[in-house]
Amino acid sequence: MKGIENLGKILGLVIALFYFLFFQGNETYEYVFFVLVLVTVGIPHGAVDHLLVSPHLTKSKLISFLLKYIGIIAIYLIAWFFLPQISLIAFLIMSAYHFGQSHFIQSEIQKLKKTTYMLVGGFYLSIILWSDFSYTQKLLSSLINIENLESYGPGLIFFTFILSNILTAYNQPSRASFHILESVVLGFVLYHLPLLLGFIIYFGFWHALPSMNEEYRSLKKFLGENKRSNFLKKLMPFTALSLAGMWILLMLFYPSMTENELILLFFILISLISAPHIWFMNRFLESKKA
Ligand SMILES: CC1=C(/C=C/C(C)=C/C=C/C(C)=C/C=O)C(C)(C)CCC1
Repeated sequence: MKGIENLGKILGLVIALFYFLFFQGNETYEYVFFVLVLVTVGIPHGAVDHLLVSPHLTKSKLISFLLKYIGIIAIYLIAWFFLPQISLIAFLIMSAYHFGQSHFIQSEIQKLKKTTYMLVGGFYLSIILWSDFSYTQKLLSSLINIENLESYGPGLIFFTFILSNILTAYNQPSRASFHILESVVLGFVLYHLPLLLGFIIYFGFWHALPSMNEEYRSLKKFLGENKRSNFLKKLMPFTALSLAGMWILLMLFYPSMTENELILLFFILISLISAPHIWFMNRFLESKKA
């Protein structure tokens, strides 16, 4: 099913191309694709974490999984309340690692694995956040003032670009030119897109879809006859639960918050469900390679 990943990446580039050609500055275009990609691949890719622990979960194992999952969410929620800035930094570090990891789902990194993940994910994340810095700054303004970080962007992007490519080339010499080309082309596209569209294209098609594809590959033998439709059915419950939960919370705060505050709240909610997901996904991906 490598085909679906490539198809997703082409679709991501086509969405970007249409934006550049016909929809520059059109917020409706940005929001429509943000929601579409989030609902179809973004959220679902984290909805079978319980099955990655074990495809045939007993009731007691499911309960213990849920307790751990909810426990991590609860601790992180408390952290957001009392240490919001540290929680934000932790979110960005976890995300860089997690995003970088998904570039190497089907290949192995031998040397400086975690550093490579961090640098690859850090490169794409810094392009996304710094290329539309004034909007990133606005979204974060109720939490932290990042005004004086703007000038660090080009250096950070350059540093992570060079080092991530050196490390990937060192680990995978035969794929070096592919990684360099990908980081130049995708980096260029993300740099010219507005924040939310750049984020969702990268998140959906370079992270969520490849991760979901890997989940499908590893669960395939337990999915009976109609593998694809059974897999989709398995994605449904936790996808619906997460979307409904986020929707209710956003609606609850809607009357008292500005648009930017609601978007930030949305990302904080994403961070809460991402923290346990990143933990379980890391265990799943790394144990598969061991
Ligand atoms: C785009 C964006 C942000 C970062 C979002 C990140 C880092 C999301 C990570 C999601 C993950 C890791 C999902 C897991 O599967 C900020 C800085 C919060 C606010 C400005 C807009």
